[in-house]
Amino acid sequence: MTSVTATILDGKATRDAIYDDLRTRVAALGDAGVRPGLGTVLVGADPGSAAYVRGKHRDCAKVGITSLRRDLPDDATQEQVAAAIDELNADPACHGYIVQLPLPRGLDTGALLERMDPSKDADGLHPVNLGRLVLGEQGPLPCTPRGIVELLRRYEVAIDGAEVVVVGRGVTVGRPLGLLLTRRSENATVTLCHTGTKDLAAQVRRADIVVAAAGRPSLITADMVKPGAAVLDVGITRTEQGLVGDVAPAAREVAGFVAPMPGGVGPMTRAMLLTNVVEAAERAVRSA
Ligand SMILES: Nc1nc2c(c(=O)[nH]1)N[C@@H](CN(C=O)c1ccc(C(=O)N[C@@H](CCC(=O)O)C(=O)O)cc1)CN2
Ligand SMILES: [Mg+2]
Repeated sequence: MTSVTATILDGKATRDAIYDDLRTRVAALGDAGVRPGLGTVLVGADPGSAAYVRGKHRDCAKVGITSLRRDLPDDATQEQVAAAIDELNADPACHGYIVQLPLPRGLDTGALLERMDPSKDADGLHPVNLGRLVLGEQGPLPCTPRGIVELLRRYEVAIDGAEVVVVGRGVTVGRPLGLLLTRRSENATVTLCHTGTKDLAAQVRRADIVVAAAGRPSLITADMVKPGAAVLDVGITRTEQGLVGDVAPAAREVAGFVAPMPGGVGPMTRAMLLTNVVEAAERAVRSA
């Protein structure tokens, strides 16, 4: 039995507050004659990916964003997926869209992401937008990293000057999060670790903020956490017992702040996606 003493970084409550704000902004866009639209490209029938896409469209309905779905079969060719991307690039009702990852084996993910119109990239994963992040230029930010920063800010977890250890080097979370947190506006010191890091425990033990995004159940144990640290669990592994995160439950007894899985960073990912779409629609109105 574990006793939770940490402050919970509640992603669902924070998402709901963000959606309240987005509803107001969507209404203002409506007054200007624009209804924001989010497109999704889903290839195949992976249950996890299908559930995430359904969740994104359910959330669109909650805030008044139009949903544009392109669902393709598991055996869709590169050309068929490219055609769906071309359609969304050309569709004026679509202000932003995503290609749900991972794509089935055999498809060239890099080529498909690069085919997207960078100004409609709601995930911030187009090479141009990742390049803008490296250069410190304005652009859509990847949703999970943006959600993590937003969650920390709303709970007033100190980022400026913090030692952050990110565990996971994936392109949707770990790598862009390192870039985001080391901007002057965040000013954290980031160590980007991964499952091949020697003495991961020693790295994690130094951290004021730990972000676990490696997809390895219970990779972060209680003995690795500095007392009072903020621990954000981003890993999701599907097991026969259900979904498990990268952080062992006992680590919550040591941490000062915990973003649990589920209910922490995941809901923020969706909230930031919808925020990116509303921002794209607002840009479209300003430049009309
Ligand atoms: N194109 C993209 N593909 C993927 C991304 C992404 O940001 N863009 N991230 C993940 C999947 N993802 C969104 O697409 C995502 C994952 C998890 C959650 C979430 O709310 N999780 C719940 C728990 C898990 C569950 O219920 O299944 C939570 O943490 O509370 C939202 C979005 C990979 N692909
Ligand atoms: Mg996530």
